[in-house]
Amino acid sequence: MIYDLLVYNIGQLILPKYSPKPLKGQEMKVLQVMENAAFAVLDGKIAWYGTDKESKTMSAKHRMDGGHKVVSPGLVDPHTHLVFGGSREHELPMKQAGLSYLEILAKGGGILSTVEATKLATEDELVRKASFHLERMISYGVTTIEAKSGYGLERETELKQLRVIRRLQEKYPAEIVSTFLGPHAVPSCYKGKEDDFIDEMIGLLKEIKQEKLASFADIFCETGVFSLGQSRRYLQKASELGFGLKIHADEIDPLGGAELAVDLGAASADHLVAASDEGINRLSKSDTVAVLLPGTTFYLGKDHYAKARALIDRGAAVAIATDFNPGSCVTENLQMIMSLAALKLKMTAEEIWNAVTINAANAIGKGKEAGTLEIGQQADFVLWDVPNYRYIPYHFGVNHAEYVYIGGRKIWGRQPYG
Ligand SMILES: N=CN[C@@H](CCC(=O)O)C(=O)O
Ligand SMILES: [Zn+2]
Repeated sequence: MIYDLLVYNIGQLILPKYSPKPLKGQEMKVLQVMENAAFAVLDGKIAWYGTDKESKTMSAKHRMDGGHKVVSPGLVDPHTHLVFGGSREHELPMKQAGLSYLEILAKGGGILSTVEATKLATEDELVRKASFHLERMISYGVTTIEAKSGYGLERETELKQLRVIRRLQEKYPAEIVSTFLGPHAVPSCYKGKEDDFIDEMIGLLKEIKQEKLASFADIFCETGVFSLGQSRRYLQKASELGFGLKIHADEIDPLGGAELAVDLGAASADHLVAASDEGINRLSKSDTVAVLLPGTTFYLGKDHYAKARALIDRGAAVAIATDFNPGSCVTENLQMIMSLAALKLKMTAEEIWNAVTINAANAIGKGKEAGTLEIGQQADFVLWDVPNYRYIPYHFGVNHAEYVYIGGRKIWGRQPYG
């Protein structure tokens, strides 16, 4: 057998457990790490892995020295708002003056200001802008990404965002999972008529399904945005139409979004900073993934983070994500989020790696394809320039990726100095 690529002399090969269901509680504490390892790629897929010693007798068209460093599956970012117009640096002084996220939104800023900029941008402009951010995400080792609409709040701009996501999927080898987040904020003309707006968004779901423009439907269930009842009505309809479900739940106030996610069998409940004890217990007994976004808590300048320890210790499945967006978390760097998960969520290194690989994949319906390095799976992997897997959460704010491969092809590499 002559393989296409053999990667040898790997100090640590990270092999999260293959599981089409998310890893829960104690299972998250286990991470298989093979020391002195090697693996081979054929036709873009993982064809073999074993010890470095075994690899010496094997034949391959290309051989790559792992430099005794760390190799992991490509990371999965399961919550991003990748496509938007403009930026919101002008809101930073308002935040510094003490205005809260919801106060800025109520003044017509926040999400609503990005909605204006997204309406004004052409589809080509949005593709160019999102490409810039997507390439940066890939450079940080992310090979599977969820991307939401939600900066249109009306048919034309929502569909424009979803078409941009489709064009990105055609342009890049990274896997992009598309989510319709039409009910992301209440447009000013619908203030006091939120139910009518929900009806309009429900109307859009059918068209999006027919055009295959999104796999998931999502809603921002929050005080001053959409109520629990409105969220239930929208998500139930989305489920009937065959969408997977996601919910921005209990981010600021404990409205019961976590419980609703479990009731409806959602793939994920995201944020959960204010989730109630009951919400945590319900999630712990379910397969709904708690997608935690510590970068957002950090960027909003809050002291209280989602209760990752309670979730994991009571048996829930936890993933982490950037929540990349122009307002509440402006970073494409999932490695930085891994550090925040260690420092602020008190997650162990093993839990963190499971949270950015197999559990993140399961949060977006990709548990069979992404987040692991099983024989026969697409060879999406990262060579990390670090001495061991614990090093990445420890050394924060920089990019540790040396090479990023998708389907066995190098798509990003660090440029050497000079
Ligand atoms: N919380 C609601 N939506 C986004 C923020 C979007 C924005 O501020 O533009 C989030 O997940 O954090
Ligand atoms: Zn979000």
